[in-house]
Amino acid sequence: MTTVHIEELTKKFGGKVALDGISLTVEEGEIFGFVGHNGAGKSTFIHTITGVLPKSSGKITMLGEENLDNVKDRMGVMPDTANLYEYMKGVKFLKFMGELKDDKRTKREYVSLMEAVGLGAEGDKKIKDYSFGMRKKISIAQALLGDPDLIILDEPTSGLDPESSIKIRQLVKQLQQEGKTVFLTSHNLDEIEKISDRVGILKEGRIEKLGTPEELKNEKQEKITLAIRTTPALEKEDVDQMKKEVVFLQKEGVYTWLEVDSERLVPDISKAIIDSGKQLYEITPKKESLEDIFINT
Ligand SMILES: Nc1ncnc2c1ncn2[C@@H]1O[C@H](COP(=O)(O)OP(=O)(O)OP(=O)(O)O)[C@@H](O)[C@H]1O
Repeated sequence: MTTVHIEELTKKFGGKVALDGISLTVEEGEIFGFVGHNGAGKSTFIHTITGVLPKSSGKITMLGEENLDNVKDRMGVMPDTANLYEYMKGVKFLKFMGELKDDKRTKREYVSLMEAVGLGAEGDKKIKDYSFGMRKKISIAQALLGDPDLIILDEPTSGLDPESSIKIRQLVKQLQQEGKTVFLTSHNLDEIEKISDRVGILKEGRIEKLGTPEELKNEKQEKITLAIRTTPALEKEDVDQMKKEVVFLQKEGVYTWLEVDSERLVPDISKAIIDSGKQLYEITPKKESLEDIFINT
């Protein structure tokens, strides 16, 4: 079943086009990640698909419903700016918000939820004394109240320390195992790559690229750089004698860098090196990271 179905969604603020005809589907049980630079439109997209902001045009269908009021209680949202009750203690706050959402958890289970987001020891502290990261974590916990089918998290790990980010990633994976659909955003491609089944790269309100992390990498995989270590070092003249598809890039220290269209050329290159009498120690393909794709988009 399709959980999120968006067609040609446009959002304008006066003359400024923040979302420019976005079409996207997210399937039930999928973890979908949106990445984009500051101002790309990630938060506006979340605000619009959750009904916080009115759309300018397009069609939004969430959990099979065009009328978002009918499915609001099946969505859990962690917004970019959290609205927390500063003078409430952490667990009390969750319990209070949970009761508003008809959450059936026991006191003990609210404590477990705090533990799941990495706030196990902070439940009795007032929210006003929470750090930025702790506020983020309790906002994530708040998005899980009421057992929603679709969980939408705006930058859940930005500003968290690595250990906390890992914990949140584990939690998101566990939510998926429970059958939930998760839509999240991040600036951090590394994060998105580790966690998402599919990724959309958002730029100036448009989806520039869409696919699995692997697909996005392969799409840009026209050229592969090889770092080759031999003794003596491989010179440009040696490379010029190889197949014409093998291009000399540069020599740097003990490495010579070549560019090829495909890894299929690696056996030919190693044979040519061995036949020339040089000692071959290493051929390392340098595949483009998702980060590089993002930067080049
Ligand atoms: N209420 C608003 N009024 C006018 N312009 C807005 C409003 N909200 C967002 N924008 C503009 O819409 C564009 C998209 O902003 P948005 O906050 O959605 O980006 P973002 O990808 O979430 O960025 P960030 O990572 O910085 O949060 C930006 O150019 C922003 O200035």
